[in-house]
Amino acid sequence: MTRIAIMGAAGRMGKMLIEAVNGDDSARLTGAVVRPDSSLKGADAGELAGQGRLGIMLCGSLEEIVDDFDVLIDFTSPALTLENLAICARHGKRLVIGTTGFNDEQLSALEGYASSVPFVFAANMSTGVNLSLNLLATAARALGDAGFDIEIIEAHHRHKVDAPSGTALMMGRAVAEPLGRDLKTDGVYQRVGQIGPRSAREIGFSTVRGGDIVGEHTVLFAAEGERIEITHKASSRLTFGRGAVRAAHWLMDQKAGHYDMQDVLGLKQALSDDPQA
Ligand SMILES: NC(=O)C1=CN([C@@H]2O[C@H](COP(=O)(O)OP(=O)(O)OC[C@H]3O[C@@H](n4cnc5c(N)ncnc54)[C@H](OP(=O)(O)O)[C@@H]3O)[C@@H](O)[C@H]2O)C=CC1
Ligand SMILES: O=C(O)C1=N[C@H](C(=O)O)C[C@H](O)C1
Repeated sequence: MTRIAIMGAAGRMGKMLIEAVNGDDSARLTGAVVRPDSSLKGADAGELAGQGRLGIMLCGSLEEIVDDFDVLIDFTSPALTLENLAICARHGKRLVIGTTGFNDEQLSALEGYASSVPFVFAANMSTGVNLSLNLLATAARALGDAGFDIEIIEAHHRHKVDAPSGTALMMGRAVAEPLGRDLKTDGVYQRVGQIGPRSAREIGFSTVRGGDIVGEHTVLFAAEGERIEITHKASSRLTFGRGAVRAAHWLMDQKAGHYDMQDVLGLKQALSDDPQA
């Protein structure tokens, strides 16, 4: 039985994570954390997530419940996730991190915990997106230097605060790496005015925000006369929640290190078996 605590339990993903843990016979919700000043403190986590009473009270601090869980699942904000990594490092806990929007400095701080904390960090916990990374690398290898321009288009709900999405950036790296390109120099995040013709190397990102879109990503390989589009559409956040719970179980057998969802799903092995790789 994996004992799981959820950080940011009142958030869109927080509630989905409570549902995902509750729906998994091998997992048990043993903690749920909201803001220290939240009016929800003391309420039942299951009731908050529409799961009925689970007997787990929402609390305002991770330190309060740190002895009660094996794995913390954290889909919140970069600053809070880094604070939680520090607490988990001190108490020998594992983490599944779904938070996106880290800057370079925050990413290197996160990396610093790889020697002391077993954690899975992935901008997207769905099986489909993680499989598509392999498809994208294969397509990029075949097409990227053969006259195909690469563009990435992502769409999300109106509440999303970071752009481009973590998934779009992850897909960008999946196509850039096999082509020897770097998103720092080849990524184009904005086009406006007299921008001139497109260069062959650039990887363009376009962001759509509106309504309740759960998460849609398309990588477009466009040549003269034809184009290929690889698209993933998430229709329920439960997909991310179930992926995170799967990662939590997997982490129970891992030593300290920074892992991703491709490790959890065994897709790195599949990639290295690819004769094209
Ligand atoms: N990896 C994946 O598969 C997925 C990742 N995500 C990512 O997960 C993150 C959360 O998304 P979402 O659930 O939609 O966002 P929400 O804003 O709905 O949820 C975030 C939660 O974290 C809490 N929180 C944030 N900062 C703090 C803080 N400093 N102290 C205490 N609580 C804090 C918020 O509290 P409050 O409401 O009080 O502000 C909120 O409850 C985003 O980075 C998103 O991109 C989302 C879906 C899938
Ligand atoms: O904020 C979201 O909602 C999502 N964020 C993740 C991202 O930034 O890629 C994953 C998913 O697309 C939903």
